[in-house]
Amino acid sequence: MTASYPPMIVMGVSGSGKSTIGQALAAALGLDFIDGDDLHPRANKEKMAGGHPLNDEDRAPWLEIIAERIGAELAEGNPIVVACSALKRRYRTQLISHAPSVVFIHLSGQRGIIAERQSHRNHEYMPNSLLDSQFATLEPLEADERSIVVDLAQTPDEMVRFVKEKLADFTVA
Ligand SMILES: Nc1ncnc2c1ncn2[C@@H]1O[C@H](COP(=O)(O)OP(=O)(O)O)[C@@H](O)[C@H]1O
Ligand SMILES: O=C(O)[C@H](O)[C@@H](O)[C@H](O)[C@H](O)COP(=O)(O)O
Repeated sequence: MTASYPPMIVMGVSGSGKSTIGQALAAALGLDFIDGDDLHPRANKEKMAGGHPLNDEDRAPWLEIIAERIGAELAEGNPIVVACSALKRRYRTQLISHAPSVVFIHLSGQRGIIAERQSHRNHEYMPNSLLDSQFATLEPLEADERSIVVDLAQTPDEMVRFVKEKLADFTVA
């Protein structure tokens, strides 16, 4: 029998490992992966590249694109794994508006570990200087949100294994 999974949003601040872990998780589960970074309107990318953090108005249309995509894929029987920062509670409410069964997977950990990893990567548009504003904006998951918190200090393999175990606790849409 093929296992069924809920849609998943791998969330966290810039550099927390969303793209890396999201891809690995999707591959391990046999699901499609979408990187929210690729769905930003051009103006958002330009703003971040210029060293300015996005505000609520900037993020709203981007979040809607992602929410609609998750819902459309699920309606086709295709739960997907999406990488998206999902920093505020209200963003997460918008993100699950087309698919309430979404499970958030928060890659959580110390700023120092993330800053060190960021120093070794080249991002298309995101400067490392925005990490502080990402942490300042982040609202932790609340008890009523369908979610798994993962320690980002682990290796990708360890993180994927942990999530796979925890997923057994969640119902599917
Ligand atoms: N668990 C991990 N252990 C070591 N390095 C990691 C881990 N997860 C991600 N990285 C590295 O950290 C950097 C940021 O990861 P990335 O997936 O781009 O994060 P995000 O998508 O959240 O911005 C990349 O260079 C990536 O290779
Ligand atoms: O909501 C935001 O402020 C952005 O989405 C931001 O959180 C995201 O991190 C950028 O798209 C950079 O991409 P990385 O997350 O891959 O660094």
